[in-house]
Amino acid sequence: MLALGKLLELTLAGREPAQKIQLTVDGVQMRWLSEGALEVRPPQGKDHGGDLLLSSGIHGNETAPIELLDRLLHGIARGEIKPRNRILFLFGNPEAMRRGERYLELDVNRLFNGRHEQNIGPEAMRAAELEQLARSFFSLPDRSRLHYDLHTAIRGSKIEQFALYPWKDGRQHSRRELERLRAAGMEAVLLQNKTSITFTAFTYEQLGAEAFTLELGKARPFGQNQGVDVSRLEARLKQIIEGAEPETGSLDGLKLFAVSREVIKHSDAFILHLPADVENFSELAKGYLLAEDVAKTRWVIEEEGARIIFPNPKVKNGLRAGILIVPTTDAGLA
Ligand SMILES: O=C(O)CCC(=O)N[C@@H](CCC(=O)O)C(=O)O
Ligand SMILES: [Zn+2]
Repeated sequence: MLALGKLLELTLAGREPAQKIQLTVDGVQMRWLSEGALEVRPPQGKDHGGDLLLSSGIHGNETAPIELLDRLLHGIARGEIKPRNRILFLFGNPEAMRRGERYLELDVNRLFNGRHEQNIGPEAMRAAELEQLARSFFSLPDRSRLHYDLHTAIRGSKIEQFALYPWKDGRQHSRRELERLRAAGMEAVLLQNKTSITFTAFTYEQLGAEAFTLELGKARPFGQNQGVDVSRLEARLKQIIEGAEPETGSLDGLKLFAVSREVIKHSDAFILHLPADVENFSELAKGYLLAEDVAKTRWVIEEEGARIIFPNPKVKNGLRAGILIVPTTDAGLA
């Protein structure tokens, strides 16, 4: 296998490859760009015109998605997967990956769309670098742009695999992309309705990509991801890479949700009234007191069919401590 196929090994060892560009026997070019960043180009004359950004390790302890990208890269480097589209592989937070932690000082996935400029330290610099790598990758005209940022969640979930779809004023969510996600095994999609500071919000809002955060199961250490079944996603990614995707044409039971409210933690007095082991997508009854914060702030459930995802009272003040979501329909899709 070509040495550049071992991007994960290089990244975990903190090593730079001696040779930055390598070609497979089929003429696929692999180019190391920076720590945890590798671009793949199809052979000349075999490019179908798509640009696919695959990122993982934005949270260093979310290893199933890292292992998935590692397998795809090995397949390409061995000539078993034959790319017909350009791909950028990114491991988001190498130092956190080496330590097996979500982040060191700052959550990288809260540092996009200008936020890294208001912060200092290695993670702010990394977010700036990731923005630059993505901007440069998606700079070629007249090509389709797709970004999947792969994650696993802190807690268990009543719906195991789901996507979060960013929002931009004046842009409609795409039915075709949701069909593709359904075919990739996603059971639900959360349609955002405001701007955000995540990586996919950046590539969606500023670079014109179709972009999704994919949640694939519960976060576990390297080598312990037998319980995370990414087989459908993996098969679909291979098809996208090889330009050999079958038509789908159906949402096929995909559940759609909209954000009702983001629960923001304002102070150290924030209390979340949920058990520590509550699962994502747990339903909350009307009238339930969800959280309390400084100055008698109270979060009481008013929505019919409300559910909670990503509840986390330990986030830094000013950040999202959970998202209240409600069921929605496909009426607004383009
Ligand atoms: O389990 C959790 O609480 C968080 C899992 C995770 O990392 N989710 C992403 C979602 C990003 C998005 O909103 O698109 C995150 O919180 O960064
Ligand atoms: Zn994550």
